[in-house]
This record gives sequence, C-alpha cells and structure tokens, in this order.
Amino acid sequence: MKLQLQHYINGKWVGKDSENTRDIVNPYNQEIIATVPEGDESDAKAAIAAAREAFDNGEWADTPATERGAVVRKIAELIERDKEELAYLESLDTGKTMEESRGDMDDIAGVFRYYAELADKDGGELIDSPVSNSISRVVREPVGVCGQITPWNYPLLQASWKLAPALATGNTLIMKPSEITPLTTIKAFQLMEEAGVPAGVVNLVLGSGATIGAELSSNEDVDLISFTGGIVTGKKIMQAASSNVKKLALELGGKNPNIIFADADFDIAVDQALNGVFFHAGQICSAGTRLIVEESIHDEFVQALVERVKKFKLGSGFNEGTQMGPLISAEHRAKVEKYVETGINEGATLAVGGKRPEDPELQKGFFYLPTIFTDCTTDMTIVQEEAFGPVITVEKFSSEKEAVKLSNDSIYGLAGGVWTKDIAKAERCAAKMRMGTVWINDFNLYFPHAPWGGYKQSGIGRELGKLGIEEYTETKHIFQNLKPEPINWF
Ligand SMILES: NC(=O)c1ccc[n+]([C@@H]2O[C@H](COP(=O)([O-])OP(=O)(O)OC[C@H]3O[C@@H](n4cnc5c(N)ncnc54)[C@H](O)[C@@H]3O)[C@@H](O)[C@H]2O)c1
Ligand SMILES: C[N+](C)(C)CC=O
Repeated sequence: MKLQLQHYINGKWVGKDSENTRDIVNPYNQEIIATVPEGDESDAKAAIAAAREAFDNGEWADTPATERGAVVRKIAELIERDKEELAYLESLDTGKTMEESRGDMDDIAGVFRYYAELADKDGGELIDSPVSNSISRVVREPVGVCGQITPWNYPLLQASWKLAPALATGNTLIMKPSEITPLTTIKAFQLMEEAGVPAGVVNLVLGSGATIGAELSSNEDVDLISFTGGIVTGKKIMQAASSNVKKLALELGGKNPNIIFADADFDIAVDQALNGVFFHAGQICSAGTRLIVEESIHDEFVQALVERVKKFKLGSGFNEGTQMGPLISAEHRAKVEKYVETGINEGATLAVGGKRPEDPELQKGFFYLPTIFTDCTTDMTIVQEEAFGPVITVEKFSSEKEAVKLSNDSIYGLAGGVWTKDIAKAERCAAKMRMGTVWINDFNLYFPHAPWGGYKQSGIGRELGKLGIEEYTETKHIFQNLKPEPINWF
C-alpha cells in the first residue's frame, strides 16, 4: 500500500497540492525521506469540524461497544500484518534500530488488542440508592471530540496509547503527530481507514505545534486534549485548554532516578543501568538518567559502566549489531551539547564521552557519544533538567533515607528504579518515591495492562491500563424516581 503523504480529514486524503511542504529527514544521514504538506490553522479547523460533526451527528458514539471493539481489534491485526513496513518507516524516521522498532510495533498491536478487549467491559454501575423507590446508576460515555498531540521519540507507540482507548470508547479525534516524524502515524491512519473506521471519526493533520497544536488546544469545539511531549509545551497547552475548560491529559518529561544499593546484583544492575539510559540514545521520557549509587560501590560501579560504554556500537539502525542510533535532529544534538557544556561548567567530572564520535561513517548523522558525569549534586542543572540524550549523571548516597530524599529532589515524578536484594528495603523505598512508576530490580518496562503517567510536573492523568480508557470517558449519574410525589415546599 503506497504511503499517503497527506492530511486525512473527514475520510479523505487531502493536501497533496499544498504550497507549503516540509521535508522529513533521516537522522542517520540527513537524506530527505519524504515531503509532506505543512498544514495550518485552517486545516486544523476543517479536521475539528469533521470530528465535531461525526461525534454530534454520526453513528460511532452509538455503535455497540462490541462492534467498536471489533474495529479496534482489526487495527491490531493490520498492524501485525504490516509490522515490517511500519518498523522500517519508524527506524528511517527516528534512527532507532530495526529491533527496537519491531518491538515497538508488537507493543502497539498489543495496546490496540488490550483496548479492543476492554471496549465492552464497562456496562456501568448500579448504586445502592439511599432513596426508596428509585434507581441510581452510573454510566460512562465518550468525552466527544479529542485533540491528540504526540512527540517524535516513540511516534506510533505514543499515538497508539491515545488512538486505541479514544476509539474503543466512541470518541472522535484529530491527531497531530510530531512534525519531524509523521510517517508511521500516516500509515496507521491508512490502516484505520482499511479497518472500517467511519469518515470523520479519525482525522490527521500534519504540521507544526505552534499552528495546528495551538489550534487543537484552544479551539472550543475540542472537548479533550491529550498531549505527550515536553514540559514547556505542556504548560502552554494547559493554558490554551482553559478556553473552554477542556479535559486535559498531559504526559510530560522526567528526570528519573535509578537507585543502586550495594547489595544489588552488581552485574545485572550495571547492565540495566546502561540499558535504562542509553536505549534509543537516551531519548526516552523514563530514561534512568539520574544514577544514585551507594558510596561503598560507587567507584567500582562507575568503572564498570565506563568500560562497557566505550564498547558501544553506534551506527545505522538498519545494520546488524548497532546498539545506539543518532539523535533525532541537529537542533536536538545542539541542545545535548549545551547541556554537557553546562555540566562541565558546573563542576561535574566527565568520566566518558562528552563529544561527537570521530568515526568517519557517522559524520552525516546526528550522533553523540554516550556520556557519564560523576561528582554530581542535586543543585546542578544537569541533575535537575532533562537532557533527553545519552547522558548519565551519577550521585552518591550513604543511607536508605538519603537515597530516597535524593530521588525525590526533582520537579518531575515520572518513573524511578531501586536495585537491591533486600525486598523489604526495596518496598520501603518504592512507597516513598513520588513517581508514577517504580521498578524494583528492573527498569523501563511498560505494558498495556498497567497505567503510565507522572506525579508532580511529569503530567496529569494516566495512559494505558483501565485508567487509560477512563480518561476518554465522562461519568454520568442517572437517577430515576419510580414513585414521584409532590414536594409541597412552594
Ligand atoms: N511522559 C511520557 O510518557 C512521554 C513520552 C514520550 C515523550 N515525552 C516527553 O516528550 C519530550 C520530547 O518530545 P518533543 O521534543 O517532541 O516535545 P515537544 O513538546 O517539543 O513536542 C511534542 C508535540 O507538541 C507539539 N507542539 C509544540 N508546540 C506546541 C504548542 N504550542 N501547542 C501545541 N502543540 C505543540 C509538537 O509539534 C509535537 O507534536 C520530552 O520532554 C519527553 O520526556 C514524554
Ligand atoms: C513512554 N515510553 C517509555 C514508551 C516512551 C517515553 O519516552
């Protein structure tokens, strides 16, 4: 199936002849891999109008939940059918390895399957009414028109966490993928069309956040805005969403602590600490970029990390054996470089990395060497701010209480990890860590059944799990008086 490099509005592919276009660039070699129309506010408004009409006067919201679930299941099947093509497009667009992209596609199909199953499982709740001769029940209904805005690091995965629950519950939607990485989202809209999602129910507008994203966030015909991305954008969206007091779901950044106690399994903790931060070149919201290591093993632990890091294989995501691809763009690499410069100026010790690779084969891509800073303290910018790149900061601790205190010293609260063989200690730490996810002797694991989201400034609401579908519903209480009588007050 040919990739439709266009917007998808009201069941039609539009924008082919647009004067404004954007080139999509391969971060591995800067080649142009596609050119797409660059939409503006008028495209966003057309998509919102289509979604509004489909919600208010279409049949999707009233379609039996079992049938909606069947459509969502069909989407999962089509993703599985086209897994290789989708994985190829994702790696081309983001630079991540094919193995990672294949894993993402499995996860994405799993999310559609999970919400297909949940679609008809909430038949409401009968309340034990305190009023005699009455029926009191609670039902869940779709919110309405949903705006959905996604980032570039996990383009289709983050989209699937929004599309699947919104569709399963009978909403209509407009999605704006990151302007840097729209390819797999375009393909997913083709698959949703093939699966039989009615015209107007799902709409796709390509273009920038400042235009389309801002329109989706402020337009009063949009009932809910769901955003995954950076904290600065999240705050702008929150303000814009106040126009009509939209329902709001924000999945923002993280500066995620990974606590390593001296009694942890040393080799596994080293291995997973590396994986937790350098996977996808650190461009993961939940990357464990803040290592907090018990003093007694600190030097040995850092040495083991540094030795392993020096052997990392950087390269094309399509080459067998590549462990780490490039960063997403020149601008993003410049941000990571500035961050590392800040760390050096703040007095942290650069243990390894801190520059671009010299390998001639990597010069066209936006590569950056895996980097480790030691002698870090919580007052440093690099310990507080998200690098969203391959950079670890290492702090020391000498007591359980101090480890937990350090881990919570952040405006963020997305995720964190604890490594120890003492399960009681691990549970005590997990209970005190102010984060949406805490992993004990693991890191960066997520699956459709468990909720995902942040405490503090890491966001509002949850995706995945049962909470992830509830985000897309309004709750209504219906009270029926079976024996009405006059009140005789007036
Ligand atoms: N919590 C999570 O689950 C999660 C998952 C993935 C990424 N993230 C976060 O995403 C960030 C990286 O992604 P990014 O650089 O694409 O983020 P970003 O905030 O720059 O962009 C995200 C999306 O918002 C759009 N946007 C930009 N300005 C906008 C505006 N004014 N109004 C509406 N939309 C606007 C962009 O076009 C893009 O589609 C990191 O901070 C990362 O931690 C969080
Ligand atoms: C949510 N997650 C871990 C899939 C991607 C975060 O960037």
